[in-house]
Amino acid sequence: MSPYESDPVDRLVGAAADDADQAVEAALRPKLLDEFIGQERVREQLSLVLRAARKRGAAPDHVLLSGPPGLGKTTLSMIIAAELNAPIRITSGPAIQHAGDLAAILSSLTEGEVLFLDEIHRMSRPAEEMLYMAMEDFRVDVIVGKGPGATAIPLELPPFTLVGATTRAGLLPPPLRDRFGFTGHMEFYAPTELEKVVHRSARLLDVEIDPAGAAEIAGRSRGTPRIANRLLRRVRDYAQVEHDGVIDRQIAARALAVYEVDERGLDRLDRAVLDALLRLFGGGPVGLSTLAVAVGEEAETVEEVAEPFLVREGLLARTPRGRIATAAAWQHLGLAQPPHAPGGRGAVPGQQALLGPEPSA
Ligand SMILES: Nc1ncnc2c1ncn2[C@@H]1O[C@H](COP(=O)(O)OP(=O)(O)OP(=O)(O)O)[C@@H](O)[C@H]1O
Repeated sequence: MSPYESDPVDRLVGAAADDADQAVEAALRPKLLDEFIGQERVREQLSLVLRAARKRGAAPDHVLLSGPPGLGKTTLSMIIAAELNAPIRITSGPAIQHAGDLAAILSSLTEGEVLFLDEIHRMSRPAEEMLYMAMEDFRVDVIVGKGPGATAIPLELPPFTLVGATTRAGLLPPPLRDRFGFTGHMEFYAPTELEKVVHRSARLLDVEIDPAGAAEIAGRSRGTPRIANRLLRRVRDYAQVEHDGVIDRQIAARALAVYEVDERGLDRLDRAVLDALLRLFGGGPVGLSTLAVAVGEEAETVEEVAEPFLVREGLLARTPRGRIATAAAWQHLGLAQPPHAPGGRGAVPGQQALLGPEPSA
């Protein structure tokens, strides 16, 4: 399972959408490519694909969008449809367990329609095989009957554009991957891009925020617009209840301290893991299960929920000998790094090799 998929939805800094997100996300989604912030390369490439298709008056190639949740894959699929002036049908891999489910959707598509298939890597095998033919020849074979008497009835489909989204492009079977004419890899957003997202959402939510307030929220959003929007809504609550509704740096920092999201976007669990690793185990190396017991969590929770972001931030490293903290981790928790801790001045030779390059932060 992908670490992203195990992110609990009730986590303020989790990237998966919860019900409250879904309720507001429709209103916050950029509608056209020009309004979409960041992801320069994907935007530029996609713009070319769409302009060329419009010029030819034909459906564009199928598009695959890969990357972690909350970065805008669904939003981009809707933008593709809007830019093509085409209707969009939205479904997901787990919702298509039988080839018949997919046949029903495909056969009801209209010409030029965009079919958005989220979590495409989680589709069943028979459905996947049906999709190959549909993507390539705009045709499916519908099997009628069972056993030796079963017959395949070919069904012509109108040309359509499939937009597949996945958090795990590597899991897609090559025959499926190869049938996409364009693949866009979504990257985590830079803080300056997230500031723009926050300003834009604040405008749409009719919330007053100054640049420092937006920067404060952006810096804690883990490179993810969905998290930025969620934190903005929590900060808005705080600003309205405790203040005059206007968000500045101080209000944003105070609000997010109440929600235990620190200035780097770590939450209570992330900090507990780091804290135990540093204070109890001197920066490691320590085994995952020991670390998990120390923070009172399941090993899977530590490994799949807390660690991916700590590793990404260069605060923790997974090594064959166990988990170790980096110099940045000591710095982040405001603790002095003992000389013999991994990565410390007096560390045994070779320890730095285990850590990898020093994080720049
Ligand atoms: N580039 C962007 N500019 C502005 N807002 C964005 C951008 N990307 C995403 N968002 C906002 O972030 C939220 C989440 O985006 P979206 O649902 O498209 O992500 P996703 O990658 O499809 O996530 P999932 O994989 O969980 O479905 C939306 O509310 C959208 O408004």
